[in-house]
Amino acid sequence: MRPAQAIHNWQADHKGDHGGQEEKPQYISAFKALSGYVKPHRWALAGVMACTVVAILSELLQPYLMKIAIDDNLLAGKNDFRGLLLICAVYLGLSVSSFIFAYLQNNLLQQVGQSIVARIRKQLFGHIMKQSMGYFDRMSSGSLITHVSSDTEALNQFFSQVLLSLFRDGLTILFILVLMFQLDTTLALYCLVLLPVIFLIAIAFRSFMRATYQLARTRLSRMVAFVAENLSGMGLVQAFHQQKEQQRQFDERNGLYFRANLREIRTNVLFGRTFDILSNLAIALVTWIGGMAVLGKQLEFGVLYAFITYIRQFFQPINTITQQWNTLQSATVAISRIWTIFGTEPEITDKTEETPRSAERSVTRKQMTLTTERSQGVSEEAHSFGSVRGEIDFEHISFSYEEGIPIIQGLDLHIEPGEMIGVVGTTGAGKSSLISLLCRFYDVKEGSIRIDGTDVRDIPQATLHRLIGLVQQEPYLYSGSIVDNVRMFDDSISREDVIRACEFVGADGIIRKLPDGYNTLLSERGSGLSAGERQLISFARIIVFKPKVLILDEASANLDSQTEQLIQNALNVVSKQRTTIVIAHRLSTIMQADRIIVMSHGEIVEQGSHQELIELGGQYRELYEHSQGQQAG
Ligand SMILES: Nc1ncnc2c1ncn2[C@@H]1O[C@H](COP(=O)(O)OP(=O)(O)OP(=O)(O)O)[C@@H](O)[C@H]1O
Repeated sequence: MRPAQAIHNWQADHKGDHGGQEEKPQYISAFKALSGYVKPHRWALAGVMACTVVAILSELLQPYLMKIAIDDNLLAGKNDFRGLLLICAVYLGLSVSSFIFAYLQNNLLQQVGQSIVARIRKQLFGHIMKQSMGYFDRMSSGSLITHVSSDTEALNQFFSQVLLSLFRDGLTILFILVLMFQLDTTLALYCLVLLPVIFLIAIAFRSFMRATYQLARTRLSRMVAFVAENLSGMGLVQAFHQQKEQQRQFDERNGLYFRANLREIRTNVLFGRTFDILSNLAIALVTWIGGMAVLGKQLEFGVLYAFITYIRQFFQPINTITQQWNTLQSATVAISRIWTIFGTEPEITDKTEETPRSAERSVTRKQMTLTTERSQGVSEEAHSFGSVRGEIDFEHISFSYEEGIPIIQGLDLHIEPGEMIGVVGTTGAGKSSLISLLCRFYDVKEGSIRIDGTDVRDIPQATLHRLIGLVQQEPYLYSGSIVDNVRMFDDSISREDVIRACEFVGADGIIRKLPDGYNTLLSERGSGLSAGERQLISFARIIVFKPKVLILDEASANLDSQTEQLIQNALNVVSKQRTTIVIAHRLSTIMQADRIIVMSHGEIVEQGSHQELIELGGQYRELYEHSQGQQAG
C-alpha cells in the first residue's frame, strides 16, 4: 500500500470523527495508515525478525547448556574435561552470537523506524506548508510544533521501543514456555498457574498507568504551547513588563508537569517491583516443588537450575511489554493526530492539477506571457511576467473570516496597470484583508478579483505569488545571511544581483555598516535590524524577483526620519512600471500616489488624489489634519 493510499484508507475509516476525539486511540486505523510506510521496508523487517530469533535462541540456550553441564557431566561423575571445555566454549559462542544479533536487530529496526519517521515528518511539514491562511488562524503554532516534533517523536518511540519489545520480548516469552515444557511439563504447568495472576495485575496497572501517562503528556503539551506562545509574543511580554507574571504562569505549569511525572514514575516503579515479587514467588514455588522432586530423585538438579533461570528471564519481558503499553497508546494517538493533519485539505487550491510549470504555460497561453528565464543582471525585463500589464479589478467583493461577521461588503475597485494606489483608513477598516484577498491567502465569499481580466482563482498560486510582490509590515526574515534573505535562498540569483538590488533601493549603505556586511547572519525575526531596515531588504527582494504588482503594507512603527526617507526613495524606484498598492500609516508616503482610497468598515468611502480628497473635506482631510497635528506636536 502506498502512503497516499494508506492516508486515504485512514480518512475513509475516520469520516467525521476527527473533531474533539483525537485523544482516543484508534489502533486499527492507525496501524493501517502506518502499514503503507512500513511495506517498502519489509525485507529489512524480515532481517530484524531473523536476527531477533537468533539472538533470543542464543540467549535462551545458555541455561539449557548449563543443565547439560550439570546433569550429564558434573553430577554424572564423568571426568570428561574435554566435554566440559566444549560446553564452556559453546556457552561463550552463544553469548557472542546473542550480542552480535541483538546489535544487528536493534540497528536494523532503528534504521527502518527512523527513516519512516523522517519521511512522515517531511511529508507533515510539506502538508502544513500547503495549508491556507485560514488553517493557521485556527491552529495555534504551539500545537503545530507539537505535531511536528513530539508526535513524530512518539512514532519514533513506537519503532524503537514498542516494536522492538513486541518482537523481542514476545518471542522470548514464547521460547521460554517451549523450553520449560521441554524440560519438565509438571513444573511448567505449575508456572502457568501464575499466568492469570500476572495478566490481572498487568490489566489493573495498565489502566492506572494510562491515566497517569495521559496526565503527564497533557501537562507537557500545555507547557510547550505556553513557551511557544511566549516566544512569539516576547516583544509584548517585555513591553508590558509581563516577565514576572509569565514566569509565575510557567512555574505553575512546570510544577503540574513535575508532579504528573513523579506520579508516573512512582506508578512504573510500583509496577516493576510488583513483578519482581511475583517473579520471586514463582521461584520460591518452583524451588519448593522442584526441590522436593530433586530430593525424591524424580527430577534432575540441572533441570531445576535451568528452570529457575528461565523463570527469572520469563518475568522480565512480560514487565517490559506491559510498560510499552503507554508508548503504544501515545504513538497511536500521535498517528491519529498526524493523520488528521494529513486529512485536512487546503481550502485554497489551484483549479487545475497542473504543475506550476505547465500551469504557467497555460496562463501564458490564455492571457499572460510569462518570461521565466532569469538573467544575470537586474534588468527589469528578465524573468518577469513579460506581457502581464498589472490591471487589477475588485468586482463587488464580499468577505468574512467568520460566518456572520462581514469584513468587506460589495467592494468595487479598478486599478489601472502601473497605477500607484494608497490605501488609508481607521484601524480594522479591512485594508490588510483586501490585500490578503488579492494574494489569495483567503478566497472572497462573493464577487471576484481579477488581474488582467483573469480571476485570481484561475491563476495557479505559484504564478500568482510570483506576479505579486508583498512587502509586509513586519517582513519575515529567515535565519541566514542577508544575501540569502534577499534572493530567498535561490542560488540562481547571483550575489552581484543581490548587491545591485540593495544599492538600487538604498539599503546598501545600511548593510555595509553591519559587522559582516552582506554575510551578516540574521535570525528569524531579523534581530539587529529595525522594521524599516527589514522593509528595505524586502524591497531588494522585489527588485530581484520583479513581480508585476507591488504591495507595501507600510511599517506602522515610528521610523527615524532617515529610514523613512530611504523607504520613500525605495518605494519611488520600486513602484516604477509596476502596479503598486500601499497601505499607508504615514500619509506622507502616499501623498504622491495616483489615487488614494479611504476605507471604513470594509467599504471605500472616498477616493481621489491627495489634493482632491483634501478639498472634499471628508475623512481623509480629517486624517490628514490629525497627522499634521501629530507632527507639529
Ligand atoms: N485572521 C483573522 N481572523 C479573524 N478576523 C480577522 C483576521 N484578520 C483580521 N480580522 C478582523 O478583520 C477586520 C479587518 O482587519 P484588517 O487587518 O483587514 O484591518 P486593517 O484596516 O488592515 O487594520 P490595521 O490598520 O489595524 O492593520 C478587523 O476587525 C480584524 O479584527
